[in-house]
Amino acid sequence: MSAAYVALEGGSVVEARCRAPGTSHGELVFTTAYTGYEESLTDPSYEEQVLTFSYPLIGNYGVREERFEDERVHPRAVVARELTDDVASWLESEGVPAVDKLDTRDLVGQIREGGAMKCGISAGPDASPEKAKDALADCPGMSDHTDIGAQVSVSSQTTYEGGDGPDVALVDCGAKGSIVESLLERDATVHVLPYDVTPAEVADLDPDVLFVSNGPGDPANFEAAEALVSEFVGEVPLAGICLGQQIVARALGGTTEKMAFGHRGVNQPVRDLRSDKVVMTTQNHGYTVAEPGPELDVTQVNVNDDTAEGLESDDLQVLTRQYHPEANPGPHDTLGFFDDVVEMAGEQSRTPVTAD
Ligand SMILES: NC(=O)CC[C@H](N)C(=O)O
Repeated sequence: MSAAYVALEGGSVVEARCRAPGTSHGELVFTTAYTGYEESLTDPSYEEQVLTFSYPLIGNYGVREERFEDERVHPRAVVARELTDDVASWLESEGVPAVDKLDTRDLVGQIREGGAMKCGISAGPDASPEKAKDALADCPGMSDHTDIGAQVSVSSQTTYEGGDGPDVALVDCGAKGSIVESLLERDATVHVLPYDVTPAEVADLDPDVLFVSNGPGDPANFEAAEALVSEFVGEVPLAGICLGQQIVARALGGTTEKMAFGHRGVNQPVRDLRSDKVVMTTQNHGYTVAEPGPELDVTQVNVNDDTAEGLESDDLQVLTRQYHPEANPGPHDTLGFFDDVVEMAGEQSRTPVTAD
């Protein structure tokens, strides 16, 4: 099998084995998830990133489409200690370079020390360290992807009819399929809307809850969704997951900041400050809410670093989570979030909403 090279910010080049050929670049991040590679690789939040698995063997139970979170693979390249043939041929068919047989413990150590960093990858018969370095030199920073929503969102509204549950306006900033499924399982009707949907279009739907999805990149680059939340806060209940929490906080006067290497994995402990209970959560984020703004309470925090994991306002009917309650992959401890959102939406008075 042919060679591969991973060029890192800082100048070093790591040699590896090519498992799917190509040249690529992106923000090098790692996940500690030891299962759920199909879900992670199809999670739109990994757009423009190169995903390193810290768990050493990836692909040991095959590749099945029913576990996908979206129609395509989102990381720009994949790095693991060992990739099985199933995963390698899937990535090759998707045109996503993949490399293995390198010291991923060392690589993860470097990311923990230096933070998420740009990288360039060259893999295949013509691979060279120079090509990897050239790819690195061309790599934009994550915040430079100013219209990343367009890469992952639906281009027009898609409605999934539900039962007698609430009408959910889901702003698709790169939504995982499991979020839609979790709402449908609770009899909601889900209107999946483009990331830049206008207030007038949302008002036409007269939803019971405005729900901002997860998604890739810097939350500061989702200005339309932020403006939408500012428009409807106090008029329609608001929910958000991951990027959605960040956008809601920003819209309500809060701030977000980049973390050193983020949280990616399936065993992130989160404490609920009212019950004092700790739950295990699935996470995939590199930004965090620094200040929630004057109107939101931080109701849940990460046990490891105290970052905001849940924001709420009873008065304004706001309920957001930084982690992924829909799991997939990961523990199902927090699926109750969707029951809470449906309940909150049910409390919505049926007065028509207006966009002015
Ligand atoms: N999963 C997500 O929604 C990620 C949110 C955001 N892109 C971050 O990295 O923090």
